[in-house]
Amino acid sequence: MNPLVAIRAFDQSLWLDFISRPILINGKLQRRIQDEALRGVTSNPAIFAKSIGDSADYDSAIKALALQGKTTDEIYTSLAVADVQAACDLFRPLYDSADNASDGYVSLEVSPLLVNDTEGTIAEGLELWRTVNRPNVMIKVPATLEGLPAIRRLIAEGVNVNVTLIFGLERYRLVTEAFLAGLEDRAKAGLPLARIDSVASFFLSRIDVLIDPVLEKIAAEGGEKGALAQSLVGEVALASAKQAYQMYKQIFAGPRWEALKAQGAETQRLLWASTGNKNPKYDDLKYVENLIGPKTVNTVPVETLDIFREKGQPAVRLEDGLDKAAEVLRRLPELGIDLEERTNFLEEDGAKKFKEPFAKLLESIDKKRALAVATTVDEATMQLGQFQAAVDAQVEKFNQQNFTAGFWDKKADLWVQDEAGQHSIRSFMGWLRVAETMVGAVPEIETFVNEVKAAGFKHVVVMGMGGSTMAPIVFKASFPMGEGGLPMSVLDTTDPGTVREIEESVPLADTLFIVASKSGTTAEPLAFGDYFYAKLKELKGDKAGDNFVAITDPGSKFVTDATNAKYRRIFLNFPEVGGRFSALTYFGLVPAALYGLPVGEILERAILMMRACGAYGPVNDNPGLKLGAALGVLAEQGRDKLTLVVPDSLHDLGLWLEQLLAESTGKEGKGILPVAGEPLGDPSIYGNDRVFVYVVYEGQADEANAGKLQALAQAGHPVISIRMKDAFDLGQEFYRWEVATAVASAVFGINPFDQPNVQSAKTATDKLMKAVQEQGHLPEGEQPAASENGVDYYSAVQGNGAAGVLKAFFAQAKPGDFMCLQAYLTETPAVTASLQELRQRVQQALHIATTSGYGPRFLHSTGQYHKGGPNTGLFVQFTDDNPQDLPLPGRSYTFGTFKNAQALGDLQALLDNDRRTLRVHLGHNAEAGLKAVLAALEL
Ligand SMILES: O=C(CO)[C@@H](O)[C@H](O)[C@H](O)[C@H](O)COP(=O)(O)O
Ligand SMILES: O=C[C@H](O)COP(=O)(O)O
Repeated sequence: MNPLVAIRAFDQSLWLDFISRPILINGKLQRRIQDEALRGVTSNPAIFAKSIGDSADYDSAIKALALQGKTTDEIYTSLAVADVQAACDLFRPLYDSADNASDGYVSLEVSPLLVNDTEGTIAEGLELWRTVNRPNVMIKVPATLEGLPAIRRLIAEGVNVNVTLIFGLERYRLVTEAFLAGLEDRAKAGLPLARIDSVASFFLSRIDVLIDPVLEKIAAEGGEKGALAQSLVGEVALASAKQAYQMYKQIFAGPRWEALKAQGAETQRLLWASTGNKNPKYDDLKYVENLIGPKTVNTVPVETLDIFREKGQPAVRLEDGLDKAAEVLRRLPELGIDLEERTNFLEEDGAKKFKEPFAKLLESIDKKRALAVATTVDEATMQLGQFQAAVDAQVEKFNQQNFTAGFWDKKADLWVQDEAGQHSIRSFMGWLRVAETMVGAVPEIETFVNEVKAAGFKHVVVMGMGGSTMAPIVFKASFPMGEGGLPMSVLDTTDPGTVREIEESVPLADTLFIVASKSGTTAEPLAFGDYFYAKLKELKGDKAGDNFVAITDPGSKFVTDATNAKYRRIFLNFPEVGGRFSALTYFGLVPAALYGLPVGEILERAILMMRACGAYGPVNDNPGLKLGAALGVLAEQGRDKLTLVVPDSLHDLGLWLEQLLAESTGKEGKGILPVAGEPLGDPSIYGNDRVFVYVVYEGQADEANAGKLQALAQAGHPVISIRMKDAFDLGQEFYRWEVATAVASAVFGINPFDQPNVQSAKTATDKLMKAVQEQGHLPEGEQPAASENGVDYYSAVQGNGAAGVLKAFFAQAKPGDFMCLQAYLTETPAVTASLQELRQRVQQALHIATTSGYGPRFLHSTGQYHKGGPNTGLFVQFTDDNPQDLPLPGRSYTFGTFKNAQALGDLQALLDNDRRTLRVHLGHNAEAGLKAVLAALEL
């Protein structure tokens, strides 16, 4: 048997004398707990100096915290606390188990600078206890004379305490006294004593390191004393430990102790510390094998633990040779060695051994902090031409209103004047600071990723609609899969062809399915979840839930359902962050981390922008506010079609921006329409309703677009250019655009955080689905205005045949209008190419903006603008017969019927808002049908 496991038979607990973020994240600590019976962790300032100060593992977290304005001390505490919390969570099952034997603890030490400061130690001990906020943390307090009252007080307060830096027996006695007195204080106050655990850390190898050379020197002098000294070399530390153990047995017996025990108290166990051997003449396991005894702990460095695994011989030895141990200690004075005095030196030296590396650690954090705060974000370049004056006036107005501070204070009257609207605004601004919160969640996410990989998963499918999947789509398109990442697919359509495609392309039993829904009530993700859960049930029976993860808001019904279905994990997101503002929360970051991206770095960039968009200073120095003010003013001046020009690799940023801008601003007849995916042309093809936004990677030559944009700027179109260093800057851009969108909404005087018209389409769909459930099919529709080549055309306009209907429909276009293609079809390159051709022909001929989206995805995105924005859209809806339809488990309808109901429901909502619509049913073959439409189109 592995000696690390076998040692448990002797009631000895092995803890690890080390902590670092990589071992928390990469599953190494988890494996030691699971496979090797590891029962706790200790940290100290020197350990953190090594893991944080001597590595780059914490760099992005340091930068992110620095950019939040944290001081060097605060940064250290945040990092240490996050690691300790993550380790506590790994030990939690042991701590909660019936045979915890007072184990499952992670120790965090107070600042070494407080070593002689009682009150400071108490205050920091309580503060760390509250901040870590885990029942299985132990606060480490040095056993100095000043530390003793602090130990008593903390124990009385119910804090678990690891008393550190004990080198001598007399001090050990005082430590146990402080512990007992603390328990008695607590009992007197009528407070419970159960589960207040404490350990007394006796430092061993350092005793031999100090005393051995003295003994060796005397031994070298020869004679009787020399012989005695020689016989004591290497014996003093073990003798001290053995004596301490005898004291422990006496102290925790007898009436005083029994009275406390009767109230549930546990003994303060001895913990052997400094147990890595420092003397090559000794056995590497000297301070491990010889100190095995019941109810003791040994905190062992990584290397020693690994040696013990290979060749450890576990057996109880702690009470072997007790007489000899007593003799060793008794005879030291004969050699002029006052152990008490020497241990005082060790105590002072011990404090120094923590203070020095700690000072170096703070120095190294401070350097990184200074570097981070010196970094600035790239300014957007704005060529606003004739609109500059109006934008300047708006900026001035904002400055007069002290808008920047008001924005951060969530002063909702900056947006709307009605109470309900103001309440909604105040309730949904959690995104402003959520990146900060997520910095602390990075270890949790990365640990989860490692668990998933260790469990053998080979693929991830993220399933959800709109804001719940948009960021994963952007990450996947903008980054190559990260090292060690898992391939990822995103399902955000009820199109049966696409569902089928995903099902056929993934190894089902080894695929992790993430059901992402903020509300937990959206019909599509719940249907996707049910569909794949049924498939996994066929393969894995009761274990199907192992393959499922939920991301949702706390309290949603989905939390209960996912719990009942035994989902592997439920990530609870933030109720105060709306879907389209959730890219930098669990919704975006869990999938990104599974895909192998270093999410800490994405957050770091976001926080850089957050800082630049901070609560102080004029609007002009604030990149988010400035962009928002410009976009708001431009839209009000008729430049409301935000035409996005991006490199291919950032193509899907357009999808994200479409949702953010259109769904936030497209209401009350106002709004900004994002236009993505139109190839850039020369000025002659554009109307006077455009603003061009060019997002490009620094150093990437894009002369063709750059030249065209210059021509457009010269022709009087506003052009805004943003440079990204690399794809990690997506974090920065997410944040910039979230701020800008909220600010543009303030210019319009609307609430950016609701989506009333998305709801109206959902309600119309629900009504149709009710009809399907009652009648078995969707209600019969009206007669087509034309039918040709297997394609049916439905519209309020009349015309002769397909060409006539198309002509009449497009004849309605006026300057400032836009055409919107809505494809409820399986996304294929051929379909996309035909839709693009249609867009280009309409744009060239009619000089109107064109947009295109696959349904039902866009319903959760631009759908809000279509119905709530200005009535300037010409909507062409494409449907087909769903040739590859799929049944939905537990429901009386198929994916295809569900999708058709969504299309019809949205059409109804468009008509209810007097929109101009043309529905084109393409029949059995969508690709051929689209070709027929293009052939019939004369403009
Ligand atoms: O937490 C504890 C003791 O509770 C340990 O981390 C303790 O600080 C370490 O064992 C010692 O500092 C290590 O000492 P050494 O091996 O450097 O002499
Ligand atoms: O953009 C949001 C979509 O409507 C999905 O909402 P959900 O996350 O509540 O499912």
